Amino acid sequence: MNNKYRNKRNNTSDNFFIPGWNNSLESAFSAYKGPYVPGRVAVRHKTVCNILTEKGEIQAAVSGAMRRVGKQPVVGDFVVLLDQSDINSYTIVDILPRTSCLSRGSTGESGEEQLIAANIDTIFIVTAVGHDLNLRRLERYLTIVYSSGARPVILINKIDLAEKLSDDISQTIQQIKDMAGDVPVITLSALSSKNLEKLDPFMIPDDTIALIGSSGVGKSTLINALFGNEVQKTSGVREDDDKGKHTTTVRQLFLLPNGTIFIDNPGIREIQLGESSGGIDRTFSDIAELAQNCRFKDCTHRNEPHCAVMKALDEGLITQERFDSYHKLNDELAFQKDKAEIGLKRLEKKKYKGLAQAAKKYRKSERE
Ligand SMILES: Nc1nc2c(ncn2[C@@H]2O[C@H](COP(=O)(O)OP(=O)(O)OP(=O)(O)O)[C@@H](O)[C@H]2O)c(=O)[nH]1
Ligand SMILES: [Zn+2]
Repeated sequence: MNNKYRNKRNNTSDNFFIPGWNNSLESAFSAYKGPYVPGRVAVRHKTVCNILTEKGEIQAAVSGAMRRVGKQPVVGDFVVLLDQSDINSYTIVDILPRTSCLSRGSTGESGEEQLIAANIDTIFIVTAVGHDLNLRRLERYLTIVYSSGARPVILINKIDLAEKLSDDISQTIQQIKDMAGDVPVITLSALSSKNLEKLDPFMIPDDTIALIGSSGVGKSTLINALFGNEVQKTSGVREDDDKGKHTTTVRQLFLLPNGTIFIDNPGIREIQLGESSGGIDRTFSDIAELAQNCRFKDCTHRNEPHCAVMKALDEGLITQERFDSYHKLNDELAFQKDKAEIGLKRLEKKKYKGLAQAAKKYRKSERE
């Protein structure tokens, strides 16, 4: 069932639909009987979300029950809303199953991993000719994308700066292609629109795309080039913020005319390596494969005897840089995991302290 069909079924205006809605979401949603409607989170504020529904864009808060179990919707989520539009109120009561989940390493005190966005099909990892062109950085981003469940595509932007590709740059691009394996690597210029059409195969209607990459590599320029206008600048909408003041917010989920959906927000732009290690083995599939021949199942490939990875390093089958990068990312993940555990323990302690204080208060009130 496509969006259009859904609109017709619900006999609502053709202008409003839920970007990315599909059959499996429809069947997940069919479990809800009663005054419920589906929607997709376009912007997440502190206490409310902007949600695209078949009735247009609405704002809704998360239900108390969801908050108590720590369920928090993020941009891109498909949600179930309790529709009380007669009193001008919508409440998010559930999140429909996610197909992918982009998260960043813990930054909060609790040490828990923070979700940033959900249901992204393809992630453009954007880098640019110049100082950003770096294999190690790309391995990092690939690890993040693989652990999110989205499909990675590497874009090397600002190729106009290297019209006559120096040997250095061609060599680096070749190294990136070798490293990337099956991942498409596309060189382009967002500024001059060169090779922009090479992105066409990824612009699939109803698919959701996000861009990650360092500051200044040209993510906004690329989005503007694809949309043919300054979408990020012009689509700001004025609305009430949580404190009831008027602020200008920038749209974070927007659509190409063919129905491809883009998600762009600060959280995605500032992404760091998360704690999921699944992505490392896919980014370093060569090392993962070699590791199967290590003598010890739990070989750390540092100083164990009969380590196939160190042997490959000695034989020059993998470079020292890649070997070091692999260890560095693993160490970082281990560090973040430790931090998360310490954070959780601290949180437990805090909860316990709260309970102990409450008990003390209670005993005191009993005595009085
Ligand atoms: N020469 C050249 N310059 C480009 C190209 N794409 C972007 N730029 C320039 O690079 C600068 C940064 O581009 P942005 O699009 O703002 O970069 P960004 O990745 O969105 O940066 P953040 O918003 O900080 O994440 C701008 O001055 C752009 O004009 C390109 O293909 N070629
Ligand atoms: Zn080993």
